[in-house]
Amino acid sequence: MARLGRLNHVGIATPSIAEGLRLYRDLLGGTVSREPFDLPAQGVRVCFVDTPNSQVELLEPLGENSPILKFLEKNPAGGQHHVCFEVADIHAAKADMEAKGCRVLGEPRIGAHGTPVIFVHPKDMGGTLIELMETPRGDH
Ligand SMILES: CC[C@@H](C(=O)O)C(=O)SCCNC(=O)CCNC(=O)[C@H](O)C(C)(C)COP(=O)(O)OP(=O)(O)OC[C@H]1O[C@@H](n2cnc3c(N)ncnc32)[C@H](O)[C@@H]1OP(=O)(O)O
Ligand SMILES: [Co+2]
Repeated sequence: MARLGRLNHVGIATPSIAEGLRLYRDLLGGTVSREPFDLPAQGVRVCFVDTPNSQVELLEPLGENSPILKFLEKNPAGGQHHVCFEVADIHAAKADMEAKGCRVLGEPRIGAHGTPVIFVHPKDMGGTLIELMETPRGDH
């Protein structure tokens, strides 16, 4: 069962991580916990800004097949792209969501926190793209 766990992060797509940092670090006062790094397997460049109880994940497109390119075409200034919740077991969560009729986008892949993630189609989730992420070991 995909029992909803902790809100891990809110994904914000941006044409430029530098611009995202201007907003979330410089204007809002967030703390950068991970400097920008490339995640070629996911087609994004990523940077994390911490809040006291969660994280903002800044996402810039990486490569011509980046999954956030279309979103940025429709939203050129960027915007909220997905919400990520933790689950105990990613394979159980995938099977559960599919059994409930939701489209899971591909197989589990290693995400920015080093544990497997899946995405559930926004059209099956009331218009919000949902990322489910297996809780890192030791955080249970
Ligand atoms: C850093 C790594 C990792 C982590 O560890 O945290 C990440 O977060 S990676 C984040 C980026 N990766 C992904 O988003 C992978 C999953 N996404 C996809 O498979 C696709 O992007 C998509 C969600 C299936 C959308 O497909 P796409 O081809 O890009 O766009 P369409 O225009 O065909 O979209 C269809 C439909 O859905 C609406 N849509 C698209 N994206 C979103 C969104 N982020 N939030 C809400 N709605 C979205 C889009 O507007 C279309 O609707 P209509 O216009 O009504 O047809
Ligand atoms: Co994410």
